[in-house]
Amino acid sequence: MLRIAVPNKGSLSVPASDMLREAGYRQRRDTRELVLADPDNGAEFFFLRPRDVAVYVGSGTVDVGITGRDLMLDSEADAVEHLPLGFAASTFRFAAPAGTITDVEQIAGRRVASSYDTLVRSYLRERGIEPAAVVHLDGAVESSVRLGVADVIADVVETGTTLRAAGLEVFGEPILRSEALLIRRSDVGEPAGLDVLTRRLQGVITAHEYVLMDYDVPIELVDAAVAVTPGFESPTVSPLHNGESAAVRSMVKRSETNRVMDALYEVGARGIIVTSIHASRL
Ligand SMILES: Nc1ncnc2c1ncn2[C@@H]1O[C@H](COP(=O)(O)OP(=O)(O)OP(=O)(O)O)[C@@H](O)[C@H]1O
Ligand SMILES: O=P(O)(O)OC[C@H]1O[C@H](OP(=O)(O)OP(=O)(O)O)[C@H](O)[C@@H]1O
Ligand SMILES: [Mg+2]
Repeated sequence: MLRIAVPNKGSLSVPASDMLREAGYRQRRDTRELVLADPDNGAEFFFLRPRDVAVYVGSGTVDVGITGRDLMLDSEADAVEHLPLGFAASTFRFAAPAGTITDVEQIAGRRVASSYDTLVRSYLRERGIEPAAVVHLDGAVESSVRLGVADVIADVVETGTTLRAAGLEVFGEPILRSEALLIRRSDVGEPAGLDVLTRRLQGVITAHEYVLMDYDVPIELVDAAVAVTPGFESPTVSPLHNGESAAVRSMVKRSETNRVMDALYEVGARGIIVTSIHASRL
């Protein structure tokens, strides 16, 4: 039975469970459930605090887990990335009141507040920058400067709305780019059943990331059209009954759907139809 840790709260919790459900696994109905067995799929789920997921994985008490790259690195757990999951994308950045600090070097002698203080300490240490203090806060870090416990913050930034509302501005390069990951323990072989979980999750990612595109095109234009939609391996090309055209089916990145349809139309394709992919195994 593969033991899988899943965040029980916070921004990772719902998308992580949704993804597992889409991959065919049972997920809890009640947010107070802590453990859920799914014997039909050879899996057992443990709902844990997002911050603790990497700690359990690193200690070997669960086989794999879903967490953020930032949380995994901050925990310093004995865990490695196994598969990026493509949600909860964010950057982890320094910020300060607009116009006060413009360079990471200027953090020297100043107080930095963060929920990811281990990450911050090691980032500054590697650059030989000595802050006056690194203050650990559990959340709402953006308020710490206004409330006088820090001069600088290091926090998760997605749209920047929270920073702006607090009168803060980012400076320096992002400390890291984070997203949700499936993680496993480092330095041990892959646990039994991880290959199936991985393929299932990859199938969900592909189904979200790609669409199926069908179109008709005159036979002499098939090569030009296929150059626009090369697909993963090679598109399916079937002859139409009229003997003059072919029907083509190919996978296309969802984000490029309209650009590709425009290009196909230009080439001479017609009857272009786009369908969502319900599930996939490549
Ligand atoms: N606005 C956001 N956009 C994208 N990812 C985010 C955002 N906020 C937090 N995350 C990611 O979620 C993870 C943090 O998990 P956590 O449970 O602390 O989320 P949270 O929403 O901050 O929850 P909490 O309410 O407990 O503070 C990190 O990997 C972080 O990068
Ligand atoms: O750039 P934005 O789109 O504004 O998103 C970033 C904010 O989202 C998260 O906060 P959360 O709501 O989890 O509150 P927290 O500070 O209590 O963790 C994160 O900690 C930032 O504060
Ligand atoms: Mg938070």
